Amino acid sequence: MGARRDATAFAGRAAMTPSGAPPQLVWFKRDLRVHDHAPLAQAAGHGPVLALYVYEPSVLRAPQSDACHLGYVNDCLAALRAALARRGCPLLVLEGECPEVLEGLRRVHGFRTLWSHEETGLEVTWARDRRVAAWCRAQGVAWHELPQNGVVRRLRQRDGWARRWEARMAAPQVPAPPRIAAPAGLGTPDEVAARHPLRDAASLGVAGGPRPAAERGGEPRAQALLDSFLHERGLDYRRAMASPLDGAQACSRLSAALAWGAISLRTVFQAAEQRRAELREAVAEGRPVDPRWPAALQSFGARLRWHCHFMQKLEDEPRIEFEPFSRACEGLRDAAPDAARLQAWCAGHTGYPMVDACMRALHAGAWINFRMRAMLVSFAAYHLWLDWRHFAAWLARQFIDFEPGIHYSQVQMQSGTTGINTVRIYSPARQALDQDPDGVFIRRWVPELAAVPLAHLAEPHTMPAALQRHCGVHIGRDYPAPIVDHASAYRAAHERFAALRRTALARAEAERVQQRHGSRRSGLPPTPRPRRRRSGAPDPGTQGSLWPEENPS
Ligand SMILES: Cc1cc2nc3c(=O)[nH]c(=O)nc-3n(C[C@H](O)[C@H](O)[C@H](O)COP(=O)(O)OP(=O)(O)OC[C@H]3O[C@@H](n4cnc5c(N)ncnc54)[C@H](O)[C@@H]3O)c2cc1C
Repeated sequence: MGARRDATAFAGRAAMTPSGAPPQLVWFKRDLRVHDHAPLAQAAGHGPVLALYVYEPSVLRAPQSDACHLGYVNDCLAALRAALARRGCPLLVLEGECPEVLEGLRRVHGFRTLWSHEETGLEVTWARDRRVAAWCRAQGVAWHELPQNGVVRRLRQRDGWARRWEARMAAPQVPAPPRIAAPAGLGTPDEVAARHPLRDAASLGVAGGPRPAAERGGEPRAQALLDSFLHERGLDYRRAMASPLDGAQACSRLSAALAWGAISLRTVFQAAEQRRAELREAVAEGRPVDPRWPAALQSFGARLRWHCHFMQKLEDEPRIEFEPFSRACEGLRDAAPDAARLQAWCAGHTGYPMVDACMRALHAGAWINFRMRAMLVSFAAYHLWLDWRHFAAWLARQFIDFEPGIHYSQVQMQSGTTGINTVRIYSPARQALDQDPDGVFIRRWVPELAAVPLAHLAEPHTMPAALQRHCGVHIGRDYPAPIVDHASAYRAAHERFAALRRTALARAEAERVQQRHGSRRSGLPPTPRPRRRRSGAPDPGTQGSLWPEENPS
């Protein structure tokens, strides 16, 4: 499975036609907005627009799909429908597989031009795109697929990638068309909405139950999140981002909006740059500026670069959905999962309160901060020695912001299978002490431990029997004993990786992976070690050891 190529390359070219000619079909996928949406703007400039979203069974029933994703998408579709309707254009929402849905529309509406964004998705959507491209070729439909972020299709090598990213982010945003003509005979936006209502998970056969605490979607909501982050919530971003409690407020919470395209990365980047410029101006004029703001915005900007940097890996090497980056890591862990361990981890019953609290918080809200995601995966991969393929799809379902390129890259990075990153094994007890020093988070999500004294909350199994009796929490009865011993699991994992690193295949693979995916930063060694803090935990700014804080080229 090589790099993705331009699925549209052979799709044929229909003549650009003035308004009144066959409609231009705009296929919305993970780009559910009207602002900074180049395919929509281009299409609207060429003629009446047939705006389409498709509920695709093969995608919705993929093992990574969850009702929380659909709920978010439906919020976005409702907002998109309203925004298009204000401009005079209905949104068709159909169910079926592409290209069959497209063929049905072509027969009725005779469109000859298809507009969409490029998608860096799972194999299921990439295979679908190949089928659509073949159909376009056969029907003489011109498919214009435009980039929607900093991911570069058909990238030959990583040198210069950062410059391209900067150029794309600096390009002017595409204004939403003020009016969008619709094909004659389609009906009013309200009539079309009544004919094609949004569908819920049960009716579409999508797995997963309701998550009342999950983020709500839609373009206006995304814009509001951006504003509140840049002007209020983000002040303490650098300090708070590692905490599951404070991070929920101080992080931007824009990941779902970016993943489903309710806002463009360029809009976010330019708003952050604008805010940075305002702060610089204030400083220059001698007005008071809290020094935490510039630092926060600098770290935020780095993460926007990481967003595409990680997606680019899946774009370049789609096999990482199924195989380790480093082929030397194949067979490192058992082919069949230890079902009891996997089940305990998924359910939040490992006997490690910080792991269990994070997992249960994730079940409820479909979001948790980066550090805790990394700890969860580290625990599954190192302590429980589970192969990432046994839990990556399940974990994708838990994240409302599931973005395939980031997810698979991160899951592998935190499992040690990239072959180039430092093996980083988080101590759940240390994370509890550092990130939840008052035990508020653990007590909230693991209520069976509410009566455990703070001194023992991170490791309740260390309570003497008399104390267990006194507080009424019996380890092994009311809360599980630790599923594995941290110290010995930690040692065993390090030894296995040290042995692996000494093999010729591991060294050759490290070289190959570095060439293909590593950051480029002249003067730096290929795998800079993360800065360590006193606590032994990596600095929040260096989570991607290959991707230095402010320059993930
Ligand atoms: C195992 C694992 C799986 C992950 N899966 C996803 C995923 O499916 N989708 C996703 O968007 N993020 C994922 N992340 C990265 C990160 O945890 C989330 O982007 C972040 O927690 C989202 O919260 P936020 O929007 O408040 O982030 P902020 O800290 O406000 O960051 C702003 C934006 O930068 C991007 N970003 C931040 N951190 C990272 C990172 N480490 N790598 C790449 N981009 C980043 C995101 O788009 C994010 O919305 C994963 C991390 C791990 C360890």
